[in-house]
Amino acid sequence: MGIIAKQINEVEADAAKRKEEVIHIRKHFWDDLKVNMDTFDDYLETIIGMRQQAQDLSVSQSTHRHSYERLSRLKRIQNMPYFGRIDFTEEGTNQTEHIHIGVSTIFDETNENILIYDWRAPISSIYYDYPPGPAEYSTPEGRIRGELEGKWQYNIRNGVIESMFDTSLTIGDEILQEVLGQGSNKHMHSIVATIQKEQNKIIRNVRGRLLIVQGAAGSGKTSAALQRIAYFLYKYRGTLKADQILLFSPNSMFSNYVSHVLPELGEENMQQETFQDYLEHRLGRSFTIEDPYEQLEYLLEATDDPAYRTRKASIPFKASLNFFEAVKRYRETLEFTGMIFKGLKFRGQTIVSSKQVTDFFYNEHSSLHFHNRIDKLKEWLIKEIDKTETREMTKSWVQDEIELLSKDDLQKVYTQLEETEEYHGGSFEFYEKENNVLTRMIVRRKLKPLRRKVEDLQFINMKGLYKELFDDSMRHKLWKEQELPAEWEDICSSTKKMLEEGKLYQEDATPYLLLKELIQGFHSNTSIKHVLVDEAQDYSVFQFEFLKRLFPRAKMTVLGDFNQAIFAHADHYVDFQSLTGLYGESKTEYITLSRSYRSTKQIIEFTRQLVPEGELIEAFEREGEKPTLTRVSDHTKLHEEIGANVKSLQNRGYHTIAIICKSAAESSVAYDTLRILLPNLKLVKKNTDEYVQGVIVIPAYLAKGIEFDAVIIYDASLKIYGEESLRRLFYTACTRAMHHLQIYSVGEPSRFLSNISSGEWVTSKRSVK
Ligand SMILES: Nc1ncnc2c1ncn2[C@@H]1O[C@H](COP(=O)(O)OP(=O)(O)OP(=O)(O)O)[C@@H](O)[C@H]1O
Repeated sequence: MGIIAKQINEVEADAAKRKEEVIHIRKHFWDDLKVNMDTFDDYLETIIGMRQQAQDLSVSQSTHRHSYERLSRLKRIQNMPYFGRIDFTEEGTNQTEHIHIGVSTIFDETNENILIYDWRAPISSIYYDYPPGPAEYSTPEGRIRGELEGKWQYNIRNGVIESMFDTSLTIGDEILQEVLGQGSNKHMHSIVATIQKEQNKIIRNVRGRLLIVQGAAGSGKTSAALQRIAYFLYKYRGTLKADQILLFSPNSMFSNYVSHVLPELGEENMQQETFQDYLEHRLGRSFTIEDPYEQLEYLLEATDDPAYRTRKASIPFKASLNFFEAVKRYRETLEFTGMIFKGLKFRGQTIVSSKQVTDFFYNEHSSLHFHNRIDKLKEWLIKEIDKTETREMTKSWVQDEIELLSKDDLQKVYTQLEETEEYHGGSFEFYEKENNVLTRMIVRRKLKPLRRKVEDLQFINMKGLYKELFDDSMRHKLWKEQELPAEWEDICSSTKKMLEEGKLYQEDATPYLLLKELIQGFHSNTSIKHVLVDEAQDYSVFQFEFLKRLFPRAKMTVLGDFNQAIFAHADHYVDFQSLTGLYGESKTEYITLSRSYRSTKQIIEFTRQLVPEGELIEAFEREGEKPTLTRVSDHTKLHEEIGANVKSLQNRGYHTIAIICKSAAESSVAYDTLRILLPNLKLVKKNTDEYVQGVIVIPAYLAKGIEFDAVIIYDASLKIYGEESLRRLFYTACTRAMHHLQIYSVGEPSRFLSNISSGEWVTSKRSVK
């Protein structure tokens, strides 16, 4: 610690000196420069001098930035310079090295020897991967083997070693216990001091093109994803920048929640985006797009009428592999017939009719590939617009418009002509030319929107083409009868109706965009090198196919949990098997995380009974109280109980308490009554940007990915959670609890609770401590 303090003093002095240097150069930039432009040589000398000064300034600025960054790194680690130590004897030597591991590398005063190794350094992997005994790690030069003699973990606070553990068998269960036992915070924290072996595999895996992680709720998927980003930034430093990494997150509150991890590790944040943002960006101008939460809310709250049943059948169907294949087949059939084009019109007159466009597309250049034919078509249409331009210039409407031109426009043209030497104002020739220029300007201006339409391929009637997918004429061409849901006809008519109204259902948005790209050519972003998709169980095959094409140069990491697949398209059993097809088996790696860290052992033993194969989920040994089910007779009692319970939880020191409801509608009703009892209560809505601490009411689907000290399930009655399809939503809600889980039920509890063995929880009729 003394060395770090000393280094801080030195770097502080150096940074101050550099800063002064920069200020000095800026202040006296012109003083030291002789500006003389008399002769060409003087001019050259002045330019060279200026360049020299600018170069000096830039060097000073970069040295200052460097010292400043070093200073912030030293200050950041000053309180906890390292958290682990390994003693390692490399094969072929008999010298045991004592390796301290921390958040960043620290050199000694000579700047030659490493005092503390960065947790991402190759040798540090031994710390996470091996118990004492033979151990090895990879370096760019190959595998290094040796003997791990011992392993320790330190608990250092404010620069003072508070405790130290010999963690020969597992990494710091004691420290992990302590970390996990702490209260939740406004933001997620880094886990580098206690990364577990299976998590380390995810963080350091660089082999495949696609890494798929299936992990139980709370198993550290998001944490592993973020430390993986930090690992990439270390391993590929020099070639990879933070803005070349993109994390797809479920919503902006989640983005905010995870935004502190990388800065805590001394790295810049990656880019974050939601899939919905992307859809809005691409289709938002043509349609009003329903967002995924609106879709879910509709399904959670709508009554069981025919429209609801149609929608419920339509959503999983439109996200299915069958539909995906059908869209691709449909695009192939368009090679030969079926394209729908819009004709071009100018001032009410047809330039090219839609039939002429269709004929050109199918009859001219028919040997070319589909996209080349589209290009040819575009060229032809542009030529037709050129011809129209020439024709229109002689028309009388143009002269009428010239009369109406503003003074500014006329002045612009006049100046333009004056600047061209061959014209001399005042001559007859000049006026003639002036009129020509004005004529062209008017016609071009008027034709500009049409040209843009052609450039943007808007002459392809995309809406019509997508609608055609749902036309009766396509039924036998695209689908085998048994593939279609019973509600197919209703699905077709409701989809067409929405499109006509300029609206896109959430389930149509990606298929629509995919069809558009299959026809018009794919947009791609080649600058992104890594894409990470969190909560991946909520993405359909369409969306993954899309991401693959959108980021052709990127490696992909996909993290999710089937048991938390809450969106309606995941109505049936979901797995990530279909993803293997994206890049092929040889380029795909698959890792499973089965141990859950978020919740106490008692909460996990309870929640894992809510889902199939839950017995595979392991609990981390952290003791707490058993979850409680309290059955109350009515809502008045419910609110009284919750009010009293929240106060008691606050008295016990819990900072984040979430009252989780099934939907936004239920949340808003609960909030309206509960806020009278709990004045500081906050309601979280889908557009809430910041993860708010304190007591909140939140719909289960928005709580996904985040966690709370205590969770109160507002009403787990059979009436609210009656349908089997809500099981995963219910599981997701319960697994948000870190230390305390309290479930209420107004009347008979949901069947989800009936299979849970009585030893795992406490039931009470209406009692709260
Ligand atoms: N190795 C670890 N050391 C310390 N804390 C950990 C570790 N792994 C996970 N955690 C903690 O467990 C909690 C859950 O982690 P995280 O949110 O990453 O899990 P998840 O798998 O993404 O969960 P979910 O699927 O439920 O959203 C977080 O508080 C995280 O800090």
